[in-house]
Amino acid sequence: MSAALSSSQGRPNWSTDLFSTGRLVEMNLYVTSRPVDIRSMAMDSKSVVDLIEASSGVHFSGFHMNGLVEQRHSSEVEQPTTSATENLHMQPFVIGVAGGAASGKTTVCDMIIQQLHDQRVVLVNQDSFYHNLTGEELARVQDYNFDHPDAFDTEKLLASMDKLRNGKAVDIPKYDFKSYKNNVFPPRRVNPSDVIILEGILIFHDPRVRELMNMKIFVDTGLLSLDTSHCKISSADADVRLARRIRRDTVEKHRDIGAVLDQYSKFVKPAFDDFILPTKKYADIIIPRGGDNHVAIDLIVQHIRTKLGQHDLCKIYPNLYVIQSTFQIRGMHTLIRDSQTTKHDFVFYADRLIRLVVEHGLGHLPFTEKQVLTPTGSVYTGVDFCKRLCGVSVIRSGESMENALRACCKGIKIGKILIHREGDNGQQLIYEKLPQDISERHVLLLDPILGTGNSAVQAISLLLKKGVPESNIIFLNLISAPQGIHVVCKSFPRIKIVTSEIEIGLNEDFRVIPGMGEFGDRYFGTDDN
Ligand SMILES: Nc1nc2c(ncn2[C@@H]2O[C@H](COP(=O)(O)OP(=O)(O)OP(=O)(O)O)[C@@H](O)[C@H]2O)c(=O)[nH]1
Ligand SMILES: O=P(O)(O)OC[C@H]1O[C@H](OP(=O)(O)OP(=O)(O)O)[C@H](O)[C@@H]1O
Ligand SMILES: O=c1cc[nH]c(=O)[nH]1
Repeated sequence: MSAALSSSQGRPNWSTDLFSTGRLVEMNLYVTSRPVDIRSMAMDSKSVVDLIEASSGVHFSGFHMNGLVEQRHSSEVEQPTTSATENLHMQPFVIGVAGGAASGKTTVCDMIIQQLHDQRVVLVNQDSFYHNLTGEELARVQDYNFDHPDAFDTEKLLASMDKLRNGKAVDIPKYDFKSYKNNVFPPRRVNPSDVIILEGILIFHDPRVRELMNMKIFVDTGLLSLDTSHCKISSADADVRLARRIRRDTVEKHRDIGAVLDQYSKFVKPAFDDFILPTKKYADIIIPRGGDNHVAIDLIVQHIRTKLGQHDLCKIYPNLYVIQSTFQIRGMHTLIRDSQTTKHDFVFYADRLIRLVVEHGLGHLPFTEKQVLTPTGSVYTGVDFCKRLCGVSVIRSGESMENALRACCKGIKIGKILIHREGDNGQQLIYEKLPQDISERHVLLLDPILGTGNSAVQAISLLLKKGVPESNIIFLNLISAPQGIHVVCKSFPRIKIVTSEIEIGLNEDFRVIPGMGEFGDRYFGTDDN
């Protein structure tokens, strides 16, 4: 694998695009980010395919990247299917809520659920997955460590989550804290939902469970020590949790106070220090004061709402932008996708859409503040356009986007790349002519179709080789297949993709479906019709 390939392993840190750390401190909400760079991991293209397949659920065959070809046969992996991408569409937003016992996790979860009232939300408690105690363990229940990771049937939890994520209902046991059994009450039928909240003291302990989560919240009770890097906790936190625990266990669970205190010093406190607190580092967000922290909960709910309103792939890849659809935009898509549309109309409506994508893409360039004096003598505070940019079109279809870019950016330089597709045998770079100082520019990469992502990977790899920083590239296209999005976003997590619609998938000929056929032929009039 070439050194150009980088990706963040597992799920991206969703919260960091919404919150800036500086503001969070003021709001008592702490955000951590842990990008994992796989550039240093010597990976071949097969490993990359495996990584992408594992995280996306989409299988690739005949996958090519950076000139390396790894042919994967249908006997090894499934052909790309629409059902794989449809499944991806249904993926729920999974929130993990961890924290010490009696830290306020339930309150936080309840508040999130209440505030998301018009969403389908289910709460899954780690408690439901306590192992049934054996007779021997029951006889010496005071010696049983309910705060140890081994107390939970994590395999069962994973199996239940797998079903829910695949759109199937599951029966989740109801644990009886009096009899220490999970089969006293009938199980709870949980239906697949938009949001799943996984709550429990050790819900961040197993990496496989953490991997399922799109957002990880750690609830702290008391005043948080400023030294969050070392996860130091003030004694106030432990005191509050102990006081709450005593009240809850004696009043609600009718337990003897002596037994509660015994269990606390023998198991609860050491397990907090040894197993729970060390998982705080995995949290995206740390909420001090638990359910009392309304600001933090409001922000979390806002963030979840934003993510739920987006296409599922935008939830996974924060740098993927789909322009806001309107009936006008749907109408333009309807026309350009219709196989009966004349060449004249195809070009007209494709141009209209391209212009929208280009304008949207320009909106992602950095800007500086600028004040001007209006004819009324007033000051208008606005912005100055970003300087030092250029376009790069992928010949030939990408050239259809040049006019729109020129119409928006007077005198913009436009480079060209020609990539030749050799059947199913990989992409080859044939020609390139780029501005000499391209490494100092923001690059708007133009190609109306993102299919397998092979062409885009070739084009982006070339730009990186020329010294363009990944974060300076904005890839503009009209339609994107999920397979291409996965490949590009996983390989180049810092580039931005702006598209007008995300497609269902690819057919067996690697053409986008529903798609619009051969874009270049239809736009430039070289098709048979
Ligand atoms: N509509 C729009 N125009 C922009 C934006 N950013 C830059 N432009 C315009 O694009 C044009 C080209 O950008 P420049 O940075 O001036 O040109 P350049 O490519 O650096 O050219 P040289 O000075 O020859 O190196 C200018 O007219 C900019 O005002 C934008 O975000 N939106
Ligand atoms: O993501 P991929 O699977 O690589 O497919 C996308 C490529 O296919 C199209 O070009 P095409 O090869 O049809 O050539 P053309 O533009 O010359 O018609 C499109 O313009 C992209 O460059
Ligand atoms: O569907 C597709 C895929 C690649 N290129 C196209 O023009 N159409």
